[in-house]
Amino acid sequence: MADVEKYFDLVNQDQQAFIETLREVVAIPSVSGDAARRPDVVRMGEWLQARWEALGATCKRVDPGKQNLHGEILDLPPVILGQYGNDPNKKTVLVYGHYDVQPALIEDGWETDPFVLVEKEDGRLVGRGSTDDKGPVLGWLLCAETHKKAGIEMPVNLKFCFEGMEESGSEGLDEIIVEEADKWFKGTDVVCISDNYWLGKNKPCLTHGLRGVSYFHLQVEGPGADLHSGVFGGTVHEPMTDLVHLLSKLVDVNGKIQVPGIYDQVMPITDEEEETYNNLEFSHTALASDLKNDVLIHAEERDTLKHRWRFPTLSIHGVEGAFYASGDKTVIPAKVRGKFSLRTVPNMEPAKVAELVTKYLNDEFAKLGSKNKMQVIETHGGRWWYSSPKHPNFVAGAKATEKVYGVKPDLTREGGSIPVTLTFEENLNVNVLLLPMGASDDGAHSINEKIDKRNYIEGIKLLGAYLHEVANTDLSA
Ligand SMILES: NCC(=O)N[C@@H](Cc1c[nH]cn1)C(=O)O
Ligand SMILES: [Zn+2]
Ligand SMILES: [Zn+2]
Repeated sequence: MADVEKYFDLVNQDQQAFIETLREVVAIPSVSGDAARRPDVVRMGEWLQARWEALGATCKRVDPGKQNLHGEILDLPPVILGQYGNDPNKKTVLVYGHYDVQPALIEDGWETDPFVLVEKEDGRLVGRGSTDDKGPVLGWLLCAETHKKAGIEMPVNLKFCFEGMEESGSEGLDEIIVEEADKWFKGTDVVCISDNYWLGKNKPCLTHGLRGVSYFHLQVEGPGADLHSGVFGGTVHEPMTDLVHLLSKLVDVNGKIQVPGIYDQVMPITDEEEETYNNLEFSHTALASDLKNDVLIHAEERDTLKHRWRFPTLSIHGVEGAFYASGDKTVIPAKVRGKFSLRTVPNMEPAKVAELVTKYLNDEFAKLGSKNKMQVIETHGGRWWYSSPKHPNFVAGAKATEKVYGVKPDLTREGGSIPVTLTFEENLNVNVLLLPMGASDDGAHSINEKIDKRNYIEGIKLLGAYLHEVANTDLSA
């Protein structure tokens, strides 16, 4: 029996143990955006390092420094670099993933505790981080552990880079990649990242593009303290009123960004690109059903995909400092911060985006004649990534997918952002493949996040099959 078949067999046998490992890591609430959870983020990084070291990997913990989170100075969680195998006759694959997760509170609407993995009868494994990105990060580890257990030689040398700040702008990571490009990462032949999703629920895909993200805080401050609206309403400039007005100017209800000049940098669509939207397994009916309500803006599937993949979008996320609890508090908040972000596409530049957004908001604020103070702060700006899917690294990914799922994968781009993808590509001068494990309805960042047992188990096979394919692929072609 071929090595990869033996590997698949053992994966099948160990399914329940793999689910238990996922349960163990979901229970570590490694929320990078919450200062109180920072020790848990660190604990999660240490868990990974310990498990890889127990397997025999050489690891290096890099502490990226400090972070100022709303005035609180925090240690950034460690970046765990690793090397598993160092055979000069084998190819070297670098894998990246993140062990931090988005915030999750039961009051957000979760059916069960987000940090307790629940195995549902329909095969869903529900828990924060199950699909984004703990399932895939475990996939690489379980793949290597299973090879060892089965006595199968790893087909490639594996290098890894796992960070704990991806959900909060990957602070500190770019500098580490630049610094380690000729050191720890030296000898890397190709990079593979498993941190995105299929286009639908049934057909796997390979991904060759990501949008960038430019995140802004729009702060309006007025009186020195919150005020009684009965006493002061109508007599002072209210920060919340100014803010709501400004936020309403950013994007229209059909998603068109109102910031002048923002579309000028967007690459026009070519005939060749237009063709890539043909024959993809993607349907509005399925999407509307996943969304629980049909709230789709566009009539055609290809337009939905274009607005997810290749046009910029602007989303308003929340307001810090505003009254939000239940009850009827009659307050005038003294200082509020609106949060919004733009997803950026070829050929938008984060600096130009920040310049246009800031100028526009300053102009709009000036029109209000308000005596409040307004400030636009760009909190992070990550760049988009676009790559040709013709590279042999993608051929290896496609062959592995066919071996595991029996179908040719779709080629997709992704609306989300993993800014370090471009940093790896530029600094290591190698091809990067995005090889997703989860499905479109996994609910990453949302309530009741899940990964299907099928995707988790077949995904562990997929990552292993990919490494075997890379070993047999001429990467220079
Ligand atoms: N799975 C990738 C992902 O979810 N990336 C985040 C990255 C991000 C940027 N700022 C905050 N988070 C995304 O939202 O796309
Ligand atoms: Zn992710
Ligand atoms: Zn995420």
